[in-house]
Amino acid sequence: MTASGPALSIRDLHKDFGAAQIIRGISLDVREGSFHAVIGPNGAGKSTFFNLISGRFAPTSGKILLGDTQISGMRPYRINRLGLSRSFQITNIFNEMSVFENIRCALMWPGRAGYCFWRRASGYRRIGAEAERLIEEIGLSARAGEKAGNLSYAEQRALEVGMTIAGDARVLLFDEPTAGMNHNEVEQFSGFLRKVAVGRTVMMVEHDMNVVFSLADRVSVLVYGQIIATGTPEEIRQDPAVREAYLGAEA
Ligand SMILES: Nc1ncnc2c1ncn2[C@@H]1O[C@H](COP(=O)(O)OP(=O)(O)OP(=O)(O)O)[C@@H](O)[C@H]1O
Repeated sequence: MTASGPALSIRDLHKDFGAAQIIRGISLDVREGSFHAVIGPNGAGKSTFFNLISGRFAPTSGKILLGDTQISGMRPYRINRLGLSRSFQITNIFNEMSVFENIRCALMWPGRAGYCFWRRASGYRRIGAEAERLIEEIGLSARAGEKAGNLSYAEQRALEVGMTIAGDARVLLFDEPTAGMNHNEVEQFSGFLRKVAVGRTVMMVEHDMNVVFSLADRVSVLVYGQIIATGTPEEIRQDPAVREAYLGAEA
C-alpha cells in the first residue's frame, strides 16, 4: 500500500449472473483512513459488490486493488491475509467458547499474524496478551471469561468485530452492522464502530441513514449496479439525482 494512494481501488467492475448484469461498471477509490458507506435501494447490488471485494465472487470483468496489489479473483483467505477483513454478523462466533477463547482462536487462524509463532510458549503468551488487548478495545474485558452464547446480541456483534480486526486487518468491510439492533443498541454500537474505525479504513453497507450520516465521511450511492454519486454525507444529501433515485423524502 502506498502512503498517499487509496486503500482500495475498484476499476470498471462488472458482475453478471447468467444474463443478469448485477454490477455494471463500478469505479471507486476508497481513501486510506476513511469511513466509506455504500447505500442504495434493495436489490441494487450492494451485497454482490461486497462479495466481489472480499473474494466470495469472482468479477466478470474489471479490477480490484488493495493498496497496490490486485486482489480481484483471489480466494477470500488470501485477500484476508493481505489485510482486508469482512464482518459476517455473528456467524463466526463459537457459542460454547469464552470471549477470550474466541478472540484467541481468531488470532491463531492460519495466515493471521500469530500463526507462525503460537506453538512456542512465548508465542502463546504473546497471543494471550494480544487477545486481552483486543478484548479491551472492543469493550468486553469484564466479559472475557463468559461463554459467547451468553452475551447480549450487541455484545456478540462487538465480539464478532473483534474477530474481524484480529490479525491487524487494515481494511474492514461491515455489512449492515446494526441490523437487528434496537434504538439504544444502535447508538451504542455506532459509537463502538467509530472507535474501531480509528486508524483503519472502513467500508460499510447500511440501510439505517442515521447510522450512515453519523459515521461515514464518504458515501457512495449504488443504484441498479452503478454508483450514481460519491461524496461527503452533506454532498450526498444535497445531490438531486440521489434524492430522486433513492433518498427521497428521507433526506
Ligand atoms: N448468486 C446469485 N445468482 C443470481 N442472482 C443473484 C445472486 N446474488 C444476487 N443476485 C441478484 O443480484 C441482485 C442484487 O442483489 P444484492 O443482494 O447484491 O442486492 P443488495 O443491494 O445487497 O440488496 P439488499 O439491500 O436487499 O440486501 C438481486 O436481483 C439478486 O437477486
